[in-house]
Amino acid sequence: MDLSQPVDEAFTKALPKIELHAHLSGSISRQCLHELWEKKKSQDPNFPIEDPWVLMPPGKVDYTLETFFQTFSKSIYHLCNDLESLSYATNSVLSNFYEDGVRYLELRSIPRAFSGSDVSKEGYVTAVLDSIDSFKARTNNDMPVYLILAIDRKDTAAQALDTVNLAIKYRPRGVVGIDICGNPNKGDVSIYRGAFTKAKANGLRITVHFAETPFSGSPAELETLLSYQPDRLGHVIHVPDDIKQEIARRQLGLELCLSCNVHAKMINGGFLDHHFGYWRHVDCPVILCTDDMGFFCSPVSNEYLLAAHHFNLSRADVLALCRKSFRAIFGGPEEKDRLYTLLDNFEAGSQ
Ligand SMILES: CNc1ncnc2c1ncn2[C@@H]1O[C@H](COP(=O)(O)O)[C@@H](O)[C@H]1O
Repeated sequence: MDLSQPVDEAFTKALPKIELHAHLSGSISRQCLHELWEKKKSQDPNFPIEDPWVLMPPGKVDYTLETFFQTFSKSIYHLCNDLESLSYATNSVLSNFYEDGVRYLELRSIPRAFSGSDVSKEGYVTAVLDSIDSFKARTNNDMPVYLILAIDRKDTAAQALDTVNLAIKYRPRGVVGIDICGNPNKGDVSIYRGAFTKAKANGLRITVHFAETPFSGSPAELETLLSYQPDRLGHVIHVPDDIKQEIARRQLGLELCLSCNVHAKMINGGFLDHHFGYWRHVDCPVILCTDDMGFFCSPVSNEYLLAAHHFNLSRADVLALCRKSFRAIFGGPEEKDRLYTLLDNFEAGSQ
C-alpha cells in the first residue's frame, strides 16, 4: 500500500479500526435474523412472527426513526428471545466486526429479560459476556471486546439503577460503561441522575446519546446530560453553539454515525452535509461508528470510505483520524498502546 494513493476499500478494510457505538441487537445481519427465524419456524410451524426479510428486505436502508424502533418490537426481539439465539446472534455480530478489520470493540446493549422464560436481565448480560469470552478465545483476543450497558429512555429511575448495579457487578468481566439510548422522541433523562452518579462513583465510564432529534436536543436535556459528566457523546446532531463550545472545551469523544444519520434522515441533506465536516476540525476525538449495521448495512470500513470520499480525506488524514479516535476508548492504557502499535505497524507497511 502506498500512502500517496487515494483511500480505497482495501485500505479502510486493512486499517486497524475501533468501533465504540454499536448496538448489539441492531447490528445483527439480516442473514443471521433470517436464520434465527427459519430455526424457530422449523421448531414451531405456528411461530407467529413473519420472516424478517419482509421488514428488512435486501438493500433497504431507508428506515425512519419510527419504522426503525418498530422493527425491534415487531421482529428482532421475537427472534432473539432465548439464550441460544442470543449467543448465535452475538457471535455473528462479533465475527462481522472482526472480518471488517475492527481491532477493538465496545458493544452496547440494553439488558433484556426474556418474557415467558426465566432468563432475567442478569442472565442476558452474563450470556452476552459468555459469548464475548468464547469469541475472544477463538480469535486469540485479536479484537478485545468490552460491553456497555444501556439504559432505555423508557426505563424508570429504579430500572436504570438496576442496570448500573449490573454494570458494577460485571465490571471485572469487561463491562466498561453506561449509555442512555432508545427512542429520542420520548422520555425524560433527568430522572436518571441517581443512576449516573452511582455509575461514576463506581468507576464506570459514561457515553450518552446526545441531541439525536430536536426533542432530545432541548437545552434542558443537553445540560442535564452534560451534568452527568459523560466521557463521550453519540450522534451530537441538534446542538446549539454554546453547547458545541462546551463539548470542545471538554474534548469529549464523539461517536458519529454517518450512514445511520443520512439514511434515517436524522440530518438535513446527504453525507456532505453531515456534522462530521464540522467536528473533524475541532479538538475532540471523532470515532466513526456504525450504530446498527443490521439496518444501515455499512461496516466500519465503509464509514471511513464514505468520510474519505465526501470530505476529501487522504490516507494520512484517515490515519490521523483513526489515531485520535483511540484517545476515547474506555479500555485502559495497555489497550491504547496496543492500538497505537497496530496503527504504527500498519502505517509502516503502507509506505
Ligand atoms: C438511531 N440510533 C439509535 N438511537 C437510539 N437508540 C438506539 C439507536 N439504535 C439502537 N438503539 C437502541 O438499541 C436497541 C437495540 O439494541 P439492544 O437491544 O440494546 O442490543 C434498540 O431497541 C434501541 O433502544
